Amino acid sequence: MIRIDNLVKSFGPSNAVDGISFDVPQGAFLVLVGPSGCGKSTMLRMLAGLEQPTSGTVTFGEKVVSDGAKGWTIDPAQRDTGLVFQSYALWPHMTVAGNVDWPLKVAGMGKPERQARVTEVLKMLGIEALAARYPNEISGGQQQRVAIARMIAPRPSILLFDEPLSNLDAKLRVEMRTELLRVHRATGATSVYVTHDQVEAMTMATHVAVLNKGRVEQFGTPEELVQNPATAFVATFVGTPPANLVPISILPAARRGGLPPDGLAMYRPEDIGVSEVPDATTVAMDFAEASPVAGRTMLTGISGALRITAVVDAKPRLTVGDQVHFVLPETPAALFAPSGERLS
Ligand SMILES: Nc1ncnc2c1ncn2[C@@H]1O[C@H](COP(=O)(O)OP(=O)(O)OP(=O)(O)O)[C@@H](O)[C@H]1O
Repeated sequence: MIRIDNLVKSFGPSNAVDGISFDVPQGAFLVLVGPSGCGKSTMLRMLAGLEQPTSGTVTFGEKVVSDGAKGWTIDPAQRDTGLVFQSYALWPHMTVAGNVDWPLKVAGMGKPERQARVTEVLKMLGIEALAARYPNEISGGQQQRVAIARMIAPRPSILLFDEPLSNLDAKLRVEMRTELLRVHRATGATSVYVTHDQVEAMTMATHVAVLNKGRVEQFGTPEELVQNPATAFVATFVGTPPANLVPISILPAARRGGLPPDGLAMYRPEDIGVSEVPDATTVAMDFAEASPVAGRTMLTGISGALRITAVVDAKPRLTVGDQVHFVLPETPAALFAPSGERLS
């Protein structure tokens, strides 16, 4: 288990991580997700022991590995963690097998045992045929597999990933997601994975922490986040496509009854319809785009800074510049205060 307790990291006057607490069960796959600058990498670096917390503690199992108030942190090499970065950081002068062997050698493992382990992890990642090649003789995707093989070779009980797939093309990224999860399960380790890509988060995680400005907006399973977003930020950040937040002030009168006039109403894209003509339940917007998704059509309208996205069965005959009339369901799926706090 990983326990994060009231963790703070300041750089000068600002807190990159501003009082984060959560527990990650053994064997879980936790994804830290959030926009650029929200503190994801700083969190991961504190877990890896590369950054000293300003205050708060990090505990692995029963052992406190960083304590901000006491000003100490256990060395990265002594924390039983493995780390993979976005840049693969392979040693260019070593072969693939050499790269994977190196941490085992440093750990003082005997040669026959090392050879067996290197072969085993190269096979696990499907790259045993590349053992004698150098990093500049293999593709980006293969280099990422080597970096993962090197990380898991010493059998760390915590695997840390910092945007490991963001340099790969879209197709390879999808394949590597599955691959990474297979490796995670095979090792039985607890993984913490940083990404700004909510799709990656929602497809890979057993647990997700949505970060915003150094704080956790919500911690839960992917299903909990989509079904029951705790804040307006989470509501518009997760889901494919994410939910719509519409100011109640612009709702048609027939949909406004009983709602707080300054609040925000959440509607799921699949609950919104489209009408050819306006009526008392529709909102008119400028048609912006339509794209096919799994046999249905995803349709977006804009009006100033507001966007509404609906997923509908039939593709309406609309061109850019037309008005689109969105039919809103009778009651919103959730209500938020202007501050983003969930009201109901
Ligand atoms: N060494 C540092 N010195 C000063 N400020 C820093 C340092 N490292 C991070 N920060 C600041 O802390 C905040 C959080 O940075 P962090 O890299 O953790 O965000 P992130 O969520 O990982 O962002 P990204 O997705 O863009 O990588 C940012 O405002 C960043 O500028």
